[in-house]
Amino acid sequence: MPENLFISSPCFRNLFPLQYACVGPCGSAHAHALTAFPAYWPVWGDGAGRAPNTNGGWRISNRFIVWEPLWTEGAGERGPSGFALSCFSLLSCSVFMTTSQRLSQAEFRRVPVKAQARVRVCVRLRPGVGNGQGQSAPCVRGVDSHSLEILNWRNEMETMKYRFDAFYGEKATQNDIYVGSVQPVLSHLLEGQNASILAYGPTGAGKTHTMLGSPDQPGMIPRALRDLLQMTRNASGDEWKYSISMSYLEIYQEKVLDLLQPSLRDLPIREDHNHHILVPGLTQKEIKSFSDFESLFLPASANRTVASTQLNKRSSRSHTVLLVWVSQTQGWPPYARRAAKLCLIDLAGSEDNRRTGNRGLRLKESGAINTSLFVLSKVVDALNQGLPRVPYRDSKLTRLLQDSLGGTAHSVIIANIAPDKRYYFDTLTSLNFAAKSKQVVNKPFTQETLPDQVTKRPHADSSDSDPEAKKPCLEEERRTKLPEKPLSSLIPLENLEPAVAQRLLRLEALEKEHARTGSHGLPLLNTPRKERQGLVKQLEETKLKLKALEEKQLEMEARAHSKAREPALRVPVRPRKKAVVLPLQKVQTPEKTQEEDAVAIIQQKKRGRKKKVSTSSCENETPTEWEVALRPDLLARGKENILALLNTGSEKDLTALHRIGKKKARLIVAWRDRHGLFEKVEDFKNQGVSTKQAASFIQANILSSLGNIKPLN
Ligand SMILES: Nc1ncnc2c1ncn2[C@@H]1O[C@H](COP(=O)(O)OP(=O)(O)OP(=O)(O)O)[C@@H](O)[C@H]1O
Repeated sequence: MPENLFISSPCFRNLFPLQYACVGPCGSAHAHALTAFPAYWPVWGDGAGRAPNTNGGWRISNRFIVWEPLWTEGAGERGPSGFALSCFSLLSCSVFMTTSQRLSQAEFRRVPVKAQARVRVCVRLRPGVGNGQGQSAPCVRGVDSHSLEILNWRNEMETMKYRFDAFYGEKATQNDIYVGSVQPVLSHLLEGQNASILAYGPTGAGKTHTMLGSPDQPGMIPRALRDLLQMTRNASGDEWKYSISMSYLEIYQEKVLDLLQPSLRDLPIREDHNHHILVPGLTQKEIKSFSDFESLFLPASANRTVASTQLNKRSSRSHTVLLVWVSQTQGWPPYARRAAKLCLIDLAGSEDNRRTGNRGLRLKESGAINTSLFVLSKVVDALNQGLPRVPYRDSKLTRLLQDSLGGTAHSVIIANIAPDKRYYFDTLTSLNFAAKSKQVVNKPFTQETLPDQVTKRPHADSSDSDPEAKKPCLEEERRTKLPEKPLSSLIPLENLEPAVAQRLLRLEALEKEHARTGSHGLPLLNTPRKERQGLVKQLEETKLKLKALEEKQLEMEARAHSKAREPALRVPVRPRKKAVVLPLQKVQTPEKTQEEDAVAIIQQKKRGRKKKVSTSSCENETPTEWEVALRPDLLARGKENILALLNTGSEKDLTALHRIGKKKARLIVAWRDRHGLFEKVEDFKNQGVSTKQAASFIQANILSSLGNIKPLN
């Protein structure tokens, strides 16, 4: 019978989201759901959501078709009927996955196939603590080395069964867990591949005990370090030289603190253009021996933030992460370098504050812990559902774990649970998290660089290829398609190019300065990549628009400039018409107005060309070559006016005429007194001037004598 059938009751569906109802049973090769199944469903279904099989039924949800068998305690495991099994065998060629997962698989075929490594999940049940008095009855018990069962809270006559990669019961020792689940992944570090060991579970369930342990029961961390040092020592030879270094940090209330150097608080988490997650400024120390490790690790562990709660006397108030770097350098050309990272993570436990009795600071810490664990759960959901956005950035913890879940590491989750009934719902939540984490698939590869910093294509890891792994990580795939550079997580500053490290630190300082001055400018580095790209694009567009506007402005200015110069050269200025108000009697006279007179045309014959000129320009010209052509009536009237002035004007009036100065005016008056009045204007030549001069005099005064024109000087 399928080994994973575990759902005991229909009530179970109320405890689990639909899509996880089959996570446990379907996480392995027994993937039973059929995406194409709806077409066939009416044949087997009874219309009420159950197959014609009393032991279980196919259930259809929005996304999945799930085989949901019944299984009750005491009744033994009952698998589906022969009918259902035959249906299953007919349909088992389909793989349990969502449409998007199918699509991603199709895309995946277009790129070189890389090995996948499903996240390994094991569960450790700690022994009941206390002397038995006041100790509540256990609600969970192991079934075999892979399975456990927990009471159904709705019906205590039923239990729910979970199956994992490994189950360690109350009697399991630290060594059992280490040898069974942790040690196997260490060998990947020597191949240049990342690994992560993560302890998860409710507060007081034994995470710290598992990871750190005690002097007489050392946990996973000291055991892993001891072995790793030994392994690198053994492997070091002519071909590869190994070195190990470590960093140790905690995430306390969404702040990254350096446990090796406690003065460094609130370190930033960054991602470089190769998607490496960095913690600039994090201390990294080389360790050559286990005593080196102890001398660093033990005092640093004392820096962890712990406090007493009602559920745990020494409760971790932070997530702690020990980073161990395994670097290797090739002993001969091309002198390749490999860098692998081991993350050993002791998460803070989820806390139900009705039971922890937390107040004040403890409550605040608890809020931060629960929030980050909730984001962790969302990350796993997003990975399982193949969502385009995995919310790694929603908490510092998930940002750091980006590599461990859906990333490039060989990951092991140790879910710690407690047997006590008072932990029941915490245990259930942890088991659900563990069950859904089983579906997450990572894509480990060897990170190798050549001395010229050219990163080689990652090598597929065939040794760990998992035939059961069904779901490639979408985000990871996208990355592997683009650059040839591998993913990694935390890279300490020391390992970076000095220029890059300096730049990061400068940006960091700049951002801090922004925060200090309360500037509302855009955050430089915390902006998510997509938004940042959008902003950069917007900025580029704005720059282009600005440039276009500037060019237009310059063009318009140039045009305006040339226009300002043009009129003097080309466009003749037309004299503005003056509004002239004449006295009534003048209007009544038949004389033409000044305006009419001003339209007199003076033709200048010069080099055979005719030109219209204004009267004023005529005045200033030498009249020698001029021929004045006026309407005869105007000419006659002009002459009359000049004659009248010559005969009646005083000396002063005469000087108003052109070419008549004081001396000439005096002569005219004297001539008049002596000879009487001028008979015609041409008699002006009697004043001792030549005929030409007399004509010139007339010509000069004829226009001004018409109407109310003042003579021009
Ligand atoms: N397998 C075990 N065997 C014996 N004692 C254990 C075991 N697991 C846990 N304990 C004990 O249970 C208590 C709580 O364990 P621990 O501090 O490791 O819990 P935790 O999950 O880390 O809690 P928190 O999240 O609050 O830090 C400790 O006293 C520890 O010694």
